[in-house]
Amino acid sequence: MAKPIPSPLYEKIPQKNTLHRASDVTIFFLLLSLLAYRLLSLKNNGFTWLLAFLCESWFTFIWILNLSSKWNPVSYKTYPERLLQCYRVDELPPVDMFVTTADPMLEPPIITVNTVLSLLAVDYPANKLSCYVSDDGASPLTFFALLEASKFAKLWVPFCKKYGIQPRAPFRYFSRELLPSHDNSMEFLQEYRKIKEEYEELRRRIEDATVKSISYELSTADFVAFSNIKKGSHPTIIKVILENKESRSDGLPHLVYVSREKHPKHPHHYKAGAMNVLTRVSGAMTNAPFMLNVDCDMYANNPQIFHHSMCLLLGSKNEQDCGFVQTPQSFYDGLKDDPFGNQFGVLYKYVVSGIAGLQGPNYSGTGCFHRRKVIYGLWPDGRMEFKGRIDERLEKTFGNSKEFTKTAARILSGLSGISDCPYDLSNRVEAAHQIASCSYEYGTNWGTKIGWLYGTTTEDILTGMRIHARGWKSTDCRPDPPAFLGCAPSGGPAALIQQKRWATGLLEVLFSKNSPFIVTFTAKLQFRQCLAYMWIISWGLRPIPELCYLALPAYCIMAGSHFLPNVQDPAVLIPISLFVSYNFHTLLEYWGAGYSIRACWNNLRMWRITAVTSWLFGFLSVILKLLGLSETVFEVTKKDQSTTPGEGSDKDSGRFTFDGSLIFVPATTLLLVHLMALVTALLGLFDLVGIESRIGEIICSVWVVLCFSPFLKGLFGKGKYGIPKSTICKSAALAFLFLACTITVRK
Ligand SMILES: O=c1ccn([C@@H]2O[C@H](COP(=O)(O)OP(=O)(O)O[C@H]3O[C@H](CO)[C@@H](O)[C@H](O)[C@H]3O)[C@@H](O)[C@H]2O)c(=O)[nH]1
Ligand SMILES: [Mn+2]
Repeated sequence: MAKPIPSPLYEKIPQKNTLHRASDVTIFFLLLSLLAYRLLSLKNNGFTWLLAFLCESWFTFIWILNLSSKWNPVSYKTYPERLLQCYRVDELPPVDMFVTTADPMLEPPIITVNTVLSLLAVDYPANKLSCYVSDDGASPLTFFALLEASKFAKLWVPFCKKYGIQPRAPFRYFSRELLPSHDNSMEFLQEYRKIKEEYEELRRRIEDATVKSISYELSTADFVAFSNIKKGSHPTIIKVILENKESRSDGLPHLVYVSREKHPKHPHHYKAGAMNVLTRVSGAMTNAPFMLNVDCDMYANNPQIFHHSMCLLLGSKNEQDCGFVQTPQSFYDGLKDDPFGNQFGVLYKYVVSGIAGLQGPNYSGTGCFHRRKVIYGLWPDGRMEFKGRIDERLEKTFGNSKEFTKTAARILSGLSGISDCPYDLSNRVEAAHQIASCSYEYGTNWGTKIGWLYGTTTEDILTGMRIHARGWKSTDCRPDPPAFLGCAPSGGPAALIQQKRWATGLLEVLFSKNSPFIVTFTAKLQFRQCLAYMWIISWGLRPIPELCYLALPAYCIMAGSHFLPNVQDPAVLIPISLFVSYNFHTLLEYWGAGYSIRACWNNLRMWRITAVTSWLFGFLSVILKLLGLSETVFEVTKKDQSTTPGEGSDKDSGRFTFDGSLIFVPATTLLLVHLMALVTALLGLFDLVGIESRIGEIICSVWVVLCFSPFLKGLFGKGKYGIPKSTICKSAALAFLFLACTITVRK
């Protein structure tokens, strides 16, 4: 038994945010005044006034969501050293670790290998850990890479533990100069050099295999399962790569490769499907009470992270307070000044900390420790997702594998592990095969009530929300150094496609029976948590009002109307102060989070760009789905392979890049429309009333052009830095159509 807890393993600390609250509230009142002013003067103004009013009402609604989400921020402080005063090492609970990868081209195996190595080497008893890698690409290359990595791990893990190496992803560790303060004894240096060479060798072998694929023979016993594999149609492959047979705490964790069965006739539900297979396979093989999942690029950067999260999972007085522990998504080698606005530092500092003060942070798909029973659909009060006797219902809920349901029953009754201990992992592979088959889930509750939920490309938001809806809370864990680090997409296309998928997935949640408002009424999602989810989900709805509002100034200039009060009207002070205070407020936030002014500007700009590219296309693809015209797909984000020092830091890496995708058309059109409007205004082409009366609209138009400056540069750029001619032609045609419409209205 664990010793009584002498002092708490963690503290929940409310954060002071008076200044931010004040500025949030000021903006809120300015928004309300603007709306009131518009309403009062609606009669005397035309269509543009009404449109502006509608858009601003939406922005106010979003602001309320934002205000509520950020109002009560908290942080958690964990005390890992106390954990070991309360628990003996052999009393620490086991954890099953999941890594997902889907495509060896977009996700180079060396990246996955580094993530796996970092997990195998964490500071936690090795006999309590098992690492399961799901390979949705069924790639012999990925398997080869893992096999080679497992040999290297035998050197790497003891080396890391002996010298307290950080971080434990070799590509990161070896990309730095040796710290002078480090133990630089002869013995260390010798080992260091040897292991560095070994890592280089590993990297070379994987690279060679990538280009030549002769490093492994598909006819050999290890690889024969991969011969005749067709993408999207193949049987299950499960291989135990490492097994800690003697259950030694200083050995290596188990390492298991899983490629689930795929068949074109059976939907595989992308990452959610992969996670459910991992849940079941690990359930049948090791059945740890806790599960960690990371994306293939998210290596463990803080070797103590398991201790930190155990402080939260084991230290909460009431289990209900911690259904899962979420660490922030942080990135390594972030581009200077966050040119693509996807490092999310500010989002985590203010919004996620705020949500942490409500029911807890949302599950963000990676870097998360779940209680297994929570994933199995248990409610905090012990209720199940099904009624009736457990043994009768287990099969209906979890499927017809005896081996698996036995272990699920243990979890639901508060036990863990598998009953026949000690066990031989290899003996359980057969059972694991059955539960990784593509027909296993039919007629069960996987993906609908238990496990990772289906029907959206943001399975993380949906799955996390359902957990909150059962009344569980979650906790936020931000140790120093950061727990996990991954790679953020760089380049226009990759960054925009990722955001498009998010917008699509979020709207799929909104339009499903699991919409936050519905689960607030039907289940235990707290009202303000629901507002927080709505704040996130609103990303998918924003393109419409944003696009209208962004087009308004240009329309007004060309159509000879206006959407802002006249400069002589004192009411013009309302939009001016709103504009100034909003930008000042944003600056304050970025400054507070340690970002530069440039990064703040880049983010402001990217929000506009994302709205009329990614989110707009996400919105359209969900409309098509609702009309039954197409299905949504999970497009995997390309991970950059800068696994050697120096690479990836090329001087153009922050520049916006383009390709022939339609996603660039609306933003290019918008830019062209504004350029036309500014030209007409400057030349006084259509103007009957003179430029002064529309100075507000003109300033707004210039602002929009500035926001879209990456596209302005793209009009003149070459190669991948230029917008393709075909895109420019399409956009120009649309822009002229817009012009024609405004002129017709004018007449
Ligand atoms: O069919 C698939 C598609 C994807 N993946 C894996 O899913 C993970 C996330 O994919 P990625 O392309 O990196 O997407 P991101 O947009 O970077 O992922 C974020 O957004 C996703 C959806 O919201 C979450 O699942 C992720 O955890 C979160 O990091 C990767 O490990 C993939 O290998 C699969 O296993 N099978
Ligand atoms: Mn990713």
